Amino acid sequence: MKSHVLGYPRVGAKRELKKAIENYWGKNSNQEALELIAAEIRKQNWKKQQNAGIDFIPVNDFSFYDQVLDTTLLVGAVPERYQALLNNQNLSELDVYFAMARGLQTEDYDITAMEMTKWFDTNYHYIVPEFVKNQTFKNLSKKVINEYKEAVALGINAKPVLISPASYLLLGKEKEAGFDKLDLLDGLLEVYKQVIAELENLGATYIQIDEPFLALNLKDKEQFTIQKTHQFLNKEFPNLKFITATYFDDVLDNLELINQLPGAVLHIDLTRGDETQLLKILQSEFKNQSKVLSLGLVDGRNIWKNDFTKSIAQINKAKEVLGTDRVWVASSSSLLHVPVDLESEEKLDDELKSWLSFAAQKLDEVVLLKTLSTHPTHADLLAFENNKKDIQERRASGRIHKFHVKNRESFIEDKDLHRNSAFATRKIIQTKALQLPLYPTTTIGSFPQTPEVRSWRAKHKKGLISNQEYNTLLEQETKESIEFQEQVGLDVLVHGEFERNDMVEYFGEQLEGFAFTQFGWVQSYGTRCVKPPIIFGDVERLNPMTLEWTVFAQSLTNKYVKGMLTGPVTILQWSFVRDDQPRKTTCNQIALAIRDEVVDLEKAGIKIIQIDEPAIREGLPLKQAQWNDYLTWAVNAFKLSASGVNDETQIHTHMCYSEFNDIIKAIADMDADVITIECSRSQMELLDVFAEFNYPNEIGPGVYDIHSPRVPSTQEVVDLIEKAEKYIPKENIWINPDCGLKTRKWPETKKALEVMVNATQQIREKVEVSC
Ligand SMILES: CN1c2c(nc(N)[nH]c2=O)NC[C@@H]1CNc1ccc(C(=O)N[C@@H](CCC(=O)N[C@@H](CCC(=O)N[C@@H](CCC(=O)O)C(=O)O)C(=O)O)C(=O)O)cc1
Ligand SMILES: N[C@@H](CCS)C(=O)O
Ligand SMILES: [Zn+2]
Repeated sequence: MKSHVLGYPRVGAKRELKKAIENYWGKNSNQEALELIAAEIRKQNWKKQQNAGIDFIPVNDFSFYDQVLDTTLLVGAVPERYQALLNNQNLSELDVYFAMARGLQTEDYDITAMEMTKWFDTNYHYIVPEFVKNQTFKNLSKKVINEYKEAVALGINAKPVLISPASYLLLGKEKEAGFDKLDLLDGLLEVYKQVIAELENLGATYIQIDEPFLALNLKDKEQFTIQKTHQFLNKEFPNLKFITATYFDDVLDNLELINQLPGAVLHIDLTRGDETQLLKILQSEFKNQSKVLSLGLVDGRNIWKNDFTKSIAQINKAKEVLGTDRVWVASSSSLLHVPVDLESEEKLDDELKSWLSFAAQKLDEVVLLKTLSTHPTHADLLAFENNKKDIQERRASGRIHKFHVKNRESFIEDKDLHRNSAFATRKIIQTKALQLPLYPTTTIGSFPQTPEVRSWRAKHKKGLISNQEYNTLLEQETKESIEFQEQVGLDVLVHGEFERNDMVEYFGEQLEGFAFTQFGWVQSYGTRCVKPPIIFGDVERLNPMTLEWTVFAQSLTNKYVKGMLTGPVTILQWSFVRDDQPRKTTCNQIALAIRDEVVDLEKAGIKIIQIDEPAIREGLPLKQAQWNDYLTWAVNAFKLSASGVNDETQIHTHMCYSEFNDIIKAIADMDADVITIECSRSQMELLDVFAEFNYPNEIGPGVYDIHSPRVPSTQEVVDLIEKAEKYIPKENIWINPDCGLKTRKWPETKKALEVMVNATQQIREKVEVSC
């Protein structure tokens, strides 16, 4: 029996990599300094795993931005618009890599970034490969080779990790019509052959080939592509042992295919999907083969301590059928999605800590599960006893269960999920009550989180400034933002969210049943990280969470200030969620807390309230058969949070990073009076489905991209609004940016909003003339 993990977090325990990369971007350091820090992080990660006793240690799981973008460089799939950069002597391969991730705007270049999208159902984002009809591949980057050599030189039993050619193609996008990306496989396989041959020459024995699509529903051609990939690799390299790694769901839909695949090891995720997965694999043809089964028992997506009793029972089942040598113990997926080290946390109490396990602790769990299933020492057995005790104590803890919260959740009725009147009636009432102009202008909520604002919060947290000083500074910032919004001429204002560290963590910090960490950083995209709160118990709102700031902002202006809340599904999706009750129940508890906040905002005179749900699509299960069930409870949770108010109160929702084609009915069922969406990059094409569906409620299609500092021209925005008018009746159109402005700087924000308001004014004038 062997142990391994599929990947390890690369941000560093204190986000050292983030800081080093941002210093490099800011020209405060050079590539050599950045490479040194990166090498040190890799070394520490490998040594940590080696010291823990992990048998096969992943290499090439490190990345300066994203592992899919690394693969794009590996196979030389650099889109045409960056080709000139590769020939520029002043730019290194790393600079081109960062340009692909972030775009490049200098005196000489103005090149857009590659698209970024969600990595399956996680909060991690990858850079989408772009393919053209005459796409060619050639090995460009030596990253995996160099990192393999580096690991071997440090005495590490290195297991190179590569994204499978099949999954790589499936993750990408055809950028022109007339071909099928899967037909590019042969060319790609040749590059992999060259790279893997080099790894074999250097002494690699096991190679992990990530094939996450095996956990999804696959079409015939997709299955064929996967099959061809593995047949090719195993035929070309008969002496190498390939680990086919799947994760994030069960593989039962593809079991027949899996059993036909060659390879030394199959890795499955046993923390997600159908609970009968293991049994079904053990009963299948798999048992008659010689392949090893790697059991993904230690959760790579959540932070709860592993229940050893349960895991050992599963290991024993596998051992009974396959024998000890054909069973490995592993993390369910890469540990990229969990924080680095629980030991760094100084403020979590001991009881809570005894329930948790971060990446470093998960290494010990993997190793312990192996030793407990083979030759346990006295210390191992003692650790097992402690584990049983911790699991038992968590189950029984009085901190988790609140009868009145459970009771309230269990009495949710259908009437709680509906506004008093249908949208058509509400629209008449709200139009009369709010008296907004045609094409009302607004923003999505956050204004720039400047280094000063963040530093005030840091000082406040450290006790270096008092509550009063901190609040005064934030009040001043809010006041300036209201003044700016009035002066630029926006119709519906926001307070700016300056008091929030993150749109989820902020709520987690104020709700009962949540815990939050000091250093629990998880990479979201590039150098951007989040600290997902931990939902450990029944969720309850003891006090209003946003009321003071909203009411304060409203007191500064006669215009409407939108109340700004994060929705229940997004709070659930972007937190570490308790595993002892259905997600639906936890989501409803959060929805009730948000509902109370919505009602309090209304009582305090706030007329427009936005409940952000950017993660509703991301929460879709990977298998389509489960979509309906999820969408029903997710939409109901949103409606529960939104329906406690009178018809006059206008409820907005906001979604970014979403495609709506296959979920438009659910979006309409949410019945928000106004939905604002990210639209500018798709040049309003996202609206197609809203038009086709005859979406009845109001829509604010984003009219400029907030992910770039670029200020749009007035004409560009006018053109986009006119395009939107082709899809939506003008009485239903709102004008707003794609998303919040927290990652932007003030100068570009001010200019862009000025442009947005001017463009709207031009459109209004045209309408007046035509009337
Ligand atoms: C909309 N998005 C979000 C997602 N998930 C969320 N949970 N939140 C989101 O907003 N998923 C999809 C997208 C992803 N987008 C983003 C966008 C931006 C960020 C981001 O900017 N992250 C920041 C961290 C934000 C934060 O929590 N800041 C804290 C300060 C933390 C800090 O720097 N502390 C210092 C200590 C300072 C000191 O002591 O001097 C430290 O720890 O070293 C705050 O404002 O208080 C980032 O920096 O990455 C993320 C996702
Ligand atoms: N209200 C949030 C939504 C982000 S998706 C913001 O403006 O940042
Ligand atoms: Zn957004």
